[in-house]
Amino acid sequence: MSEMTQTHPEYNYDVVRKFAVMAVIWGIVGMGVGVLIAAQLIWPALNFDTPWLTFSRLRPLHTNAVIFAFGGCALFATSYYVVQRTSQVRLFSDKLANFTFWGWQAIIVAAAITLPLGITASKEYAELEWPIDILITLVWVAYLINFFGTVIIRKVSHIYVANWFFGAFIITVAVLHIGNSLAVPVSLTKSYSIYGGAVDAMMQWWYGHNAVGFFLTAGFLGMMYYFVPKQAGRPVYSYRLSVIHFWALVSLYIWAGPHHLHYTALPDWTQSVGMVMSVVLFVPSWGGMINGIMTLSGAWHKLRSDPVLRFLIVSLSFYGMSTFEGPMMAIKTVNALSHYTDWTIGHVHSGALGWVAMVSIGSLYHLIPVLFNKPGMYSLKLVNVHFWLATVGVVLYIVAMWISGVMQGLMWRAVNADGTLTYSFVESLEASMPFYFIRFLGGCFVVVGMLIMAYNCYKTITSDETADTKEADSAEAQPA
Ligand code: HEM
Ligand code: HEM
Ligand SMILES: [Cu+2]
Repeated sequence: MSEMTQTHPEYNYDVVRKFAVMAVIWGIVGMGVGVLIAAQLIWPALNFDTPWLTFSRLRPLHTNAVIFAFGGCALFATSYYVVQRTSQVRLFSDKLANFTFWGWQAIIVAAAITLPLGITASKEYAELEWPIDILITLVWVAYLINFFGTVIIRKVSHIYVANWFFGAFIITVAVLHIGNSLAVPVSLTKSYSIYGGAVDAMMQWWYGHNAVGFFLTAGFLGMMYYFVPKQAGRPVYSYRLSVIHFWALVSLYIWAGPHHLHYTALPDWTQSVGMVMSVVLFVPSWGGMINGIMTLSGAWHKLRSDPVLRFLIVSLSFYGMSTFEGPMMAIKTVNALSHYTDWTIGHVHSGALGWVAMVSIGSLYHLIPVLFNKPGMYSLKLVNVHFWLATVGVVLYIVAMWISGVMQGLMWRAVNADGTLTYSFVESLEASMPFYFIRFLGGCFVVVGMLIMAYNCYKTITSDETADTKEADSAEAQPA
């Protein structure tokens, strides 16, 4: 299908614009709270003796804000954009699109109010109480109908691979959310899970791990499969590999959840299944990463001049790093050391900051000028400054956590000849402090980068220049 002979249908860019702008704003808020809780771990007085500013309440606010507000808005924006462009058709329903936008923002605001108040279902990454859970379900079903409705009415015969990943992400998150959130309400703000004991724990980590696999991975792989080829001006390295990547990833992720519950009351065999499936998961993860990075073959020189492409490619290296580290940490003997330590936190952020945030930022830098009909970002130099701030920030964060994590693990298990513990817990905490400071510093780098991004986006959106749409379109390489 040729771009040049095809006249574009009127795409719904309005909803994409709104989600894209909110992704930047929620990114600053969520990462800002990350820096605050990182600071609280060094200077506990920063909770100002106020219940709703304590670490325990702000931590879930951080995770919800970065994953669901920042990551969620980035996913909504890119999936709505990609599904229209690659299907050559306007979104199935503008009304549903608007409902998903306002509904999602309402959920975020409800989370930002209830979590600091201490209202929580106490399930990690699913803390929101049942009335908000119902709203999430409604918004998600509207999203599902709108996305697949658009795929169904598409004007091209094939379904581009990015849409497979976005589609799997949308369906699986619906199943996960409903399955894990089933609860008996006792009041407007309190409910109890219908599952009990070890079953509840297994449901929680079936959800938690697949929230990583589908919310934080599959959806962002959809982003990768569209924006990397687009920004590089090259076709995807291998479509065959992308199909294998897709089926292997979606069929393996589901089994790995028990690696979050090693050495617990969960039956031993389920822990072993989780461990083995996690190790196997390394293969499709790296297959996908290689497919993304190799898309640049023959165009490597573009990395030197294009900071947006650099965001995308470096995000893939962090993806590769975290999906090597994850399978390793899933091995029971390694997990015996890493679990409960900052090593887990380092792993989380090499995935979440290095992969999820950087691939989103790269995609948003590609999107913003297109959505607002501008020839490019206001300042590519500032994009470059952001790139370096983000990269240095993430590296400071994860290296600090690796060191403090392994140190904590070793200190906790060290025993004297007479069998007593060599170190008290407080000694290990004291030893962690310098690394908490380095993490805090890394976080500041990342947030300053985000503020620069916001300024750059503002200047781009409000500039008087407009792109000559026709020229911009015909210069675009595939995918459509
Ligand atoms: C400026 C950037 C960031 C900073 C300074 C930061 C800081 C923190 C801190 C201090 C914690 C608590 C660690 C602990 O309990 O010991 C945390 C947890 C977490 N953060 Fe971030 N964060 C940042 C960005 C992000 C982003 C962009 C994401 C996701 C897209 C993310 C996802 C998470 C998750 C999932 C946890 C919970 C980890 C766990 O329970 O193992 N963070 N973050
Ligand atoms: C092949 C891929 C991966 C495997 C096998 C894997 C495995 C693991 C393991 C074993 C843990 C530690 C569990 C524990 O000791 O409590 C963990 C924690 C975690 N991982 Fe991964 N990981 C993978 C990729 C990723 C990616 C790409 C991300 C983020 C985008 C991510 C996000 C997380 C989070 C948020 C946690 C902390 C959960 C919690 O305790 O709150 N993982 N992962
Ligand atoms: Cu997991």
